[in-house]
Parts: sequence; C-alpha cells; structure tokens
Amino acid sequence: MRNLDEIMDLCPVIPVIVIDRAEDAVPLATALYNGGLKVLEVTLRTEFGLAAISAIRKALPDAVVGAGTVVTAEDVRNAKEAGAEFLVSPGCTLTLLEAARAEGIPLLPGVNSPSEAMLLLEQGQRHLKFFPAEAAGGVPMLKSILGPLPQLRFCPTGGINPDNVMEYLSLANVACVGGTWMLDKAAIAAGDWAEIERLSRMAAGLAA
Ligand SMILES: O=C(O)C(=O)C[C@H](O)[C@H](O)COP(=O)(O)O
Repeated sequence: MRNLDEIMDLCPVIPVIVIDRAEDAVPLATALYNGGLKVLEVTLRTEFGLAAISAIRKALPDAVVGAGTVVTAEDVRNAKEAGAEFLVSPGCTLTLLEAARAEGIPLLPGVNSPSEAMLLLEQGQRHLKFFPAEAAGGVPMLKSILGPLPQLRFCPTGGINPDNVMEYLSLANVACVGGTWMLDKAAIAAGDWAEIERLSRMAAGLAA
C-alpha cells in the first residue's frame, strides 16, 4: 500500500469528484486519468460515491483512487471496503484518526490553523489537507505556517483554480492541491468526456 508521501508526490493536482449519476463514474474517471491526473478523489457526498470508487478501481487499476468527504468512522470502513486507497476529510476528529488507523488506510485530514496542525502532529500526522484553502488564508497562511512548522506537507483544497494553482504549488510545504476546476459541470452533464480530458491535460500540464 502506498503511503501519503507517495500518493501526494504522484500528481500535483487531485481532482475532487462528485458523482451525480452512477453511469458517469467510469467515463469521467477515464477522462481525468487519460488527461494525466493519476490520483482521483471521489467524494462520499452523493449516494453514488462508494459504488463509483469500486467501479473506477476495476476499470482503471493503475489509477490511485481515494475517498473524499470522509466524515465518520463508518465512512472510513465503507470507503476501505469499496477499494479506496486513501481517505480525505474536510476536518478531523480523533474518532476519524483512530478509525483510519484501525483500518490501516492513509488519511489526509483537513486543518486550517496552527493549533489543529499541532494536535495532528502530536498524533503522528504530518500530511494534511489545508481546507478551505482560499477562505482560510490561502498562500499567505501556508507561508506563515511554514516558518514554525516546516515538517508539515499540505494539500490545499477549496478555491484553487488555474489562476492561483502555481502560487500554491511553488510553496515548500505544498505537495499537491485538490480542485474541481477541471470537472466542468456542463461538460459532465453533456457526457463530453473529451472536454474533461482536455481540461485535465491542462491541469496536469499547468503543474508540470
Ligand atoms: O468534499 C470535501 O470533502 C471537501 O473538502 C470539499 C472540496 O475540497 C471542495 O469541493 C473543493 O472545491 P473547489 O473549491 O471547487 O475546489
């Protein structure tokens, strides 16, 4: 099983996927993957999330598929069972950390303050999601945290777009970013997978 350093180093941009129609899961993931985005986060926000993770893993065995919006210990167990290789949560509780540890699955917990980061460091957790990135202080906040807490590696998510992504990726404590800008809603609704692949290629290329 890959650890969080390996997963975060695989690809600088992680698409945060919300599946609104079960049948979109595989063609959407295939378009993202073919566009160069090798790590995919499928959120559990909709009822299709878990089945989508299983279907994508089967269809794209070389993609790294994780579950997002993991909020409860039950989410942790369900995501592991569905085949998720890693988990992402918007925030963090000790219950969630313990559940992920018990299942032996890497968790990227969300934080947006030095105190939260220190609480997680005490738990041995050095890899963190910075959420909601733009609303919680963005690049200046991450720069400020880098001074006293250089051991942290972040995946900022929330409000990242083509205009600000390079600023985030240039920070020493940012390993990768999460985002939705390549998941154009109209293209997905129309089943325009070529457009999703084009946007993904731009996202992967931007960061390269
Ligand atoms: O679902 C979750 O667990 C989340 O944490 C939310 C995602 O990070 C945002 O959906 C990112 O969305 P954008 O701001 O459009 O990039």
